[in-house]
Amino acid sequence: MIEIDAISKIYGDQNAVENVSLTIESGELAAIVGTSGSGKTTLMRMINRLVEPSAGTIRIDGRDNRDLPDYELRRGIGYAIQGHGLFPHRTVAENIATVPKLLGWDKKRRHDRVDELLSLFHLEPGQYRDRMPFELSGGEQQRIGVARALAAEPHLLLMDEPFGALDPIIRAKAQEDLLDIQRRFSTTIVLVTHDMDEAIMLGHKIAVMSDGKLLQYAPPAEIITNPASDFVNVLLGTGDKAFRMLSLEACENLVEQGVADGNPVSCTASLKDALAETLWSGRDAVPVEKDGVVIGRVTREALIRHAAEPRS
Ligand SMILES: Nc1ncnc2c1ncn2[C@@H]1O[C@H](COP(=O)(O)OP(=O)(O)OP(=O)(O)O)[C@@H](O)[C@H]1O
Repeated sequence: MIEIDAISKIYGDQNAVENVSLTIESGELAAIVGTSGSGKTTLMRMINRLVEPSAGTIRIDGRDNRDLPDYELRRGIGYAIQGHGLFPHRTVAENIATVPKLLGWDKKRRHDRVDELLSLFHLEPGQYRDRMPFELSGGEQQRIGVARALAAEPHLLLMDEPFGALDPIIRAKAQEDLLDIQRRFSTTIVLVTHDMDEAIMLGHKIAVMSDGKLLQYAPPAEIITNPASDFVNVLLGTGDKAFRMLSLEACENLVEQGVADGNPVSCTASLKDALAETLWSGRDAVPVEKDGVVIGRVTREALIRHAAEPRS
């Protein structure tokens, strides 16, 4: 069990995480969702003390994490990040066996564990164990990254957008694999994601963050039926009918005159993608381009209005 008690992290004059309290039960998966810069990663990294809190306490199975030795935090807690962070000059097997080796597992036990994990992730051990990371596809590298985080059978696994770079088909497969592992080993998992659909699919509980604050922490069904604020409702929208409608229409249907900062979206991108872009990048509007030329903008307000009344 992880008990996060009134935790804050201040950088300069900015509250990256502000007075967050929540409890993650053993064997449960908690998904932390929120827009870019809302404090998700900072919150998660305070669990294994990659980030030191400015105030508050985190207890892991009843023990203050400041009393846990570094090796226990780093080796006892699995950690998987987007972009996987594999060691480029080590083979797949060596990468996966990194922590078991540090823990002094003998060769046979390491070998068996590597093969077990490769099989679990549907990678034929004979074909994959001696490959180098550059000889793998992005999706395979990502799965090896998660396998490495699981290698020493951690009770606790921290995952920061581990499936972010995967295409939708591989991503769905990786999500199923994770659920399977979670059920099989009763691993407690904290997963940071931008994607509310992913949080709903995987989370026993979802923590919704905005501007460093925890807006709601509840099971998916409660978040859906009883969102704590309009903001949670908007984040939730990605799964519902109005947003599915948005996903069927292109940006050029809603483009208007005017300027907007930042990277443009294509006029052929869906309205749903444009809305996601405004939300995740924290912009009120995004430029729209056609054949490399900016032809106007779409605003978040217009997108939300359109989502509410798609046929207006
Ligand atoms: N080391 C740091 N020094 C100063 N500010 C930081 C540092 N790390 C994070 N921040 C700031 O704290 C806020 C929260 O960052 P954090 O990475 O936790 O957000 P996030 O929700 O994980 O965002 P994203 O989804 O974009 O990764 C941001 O405004 C960020 O700029």
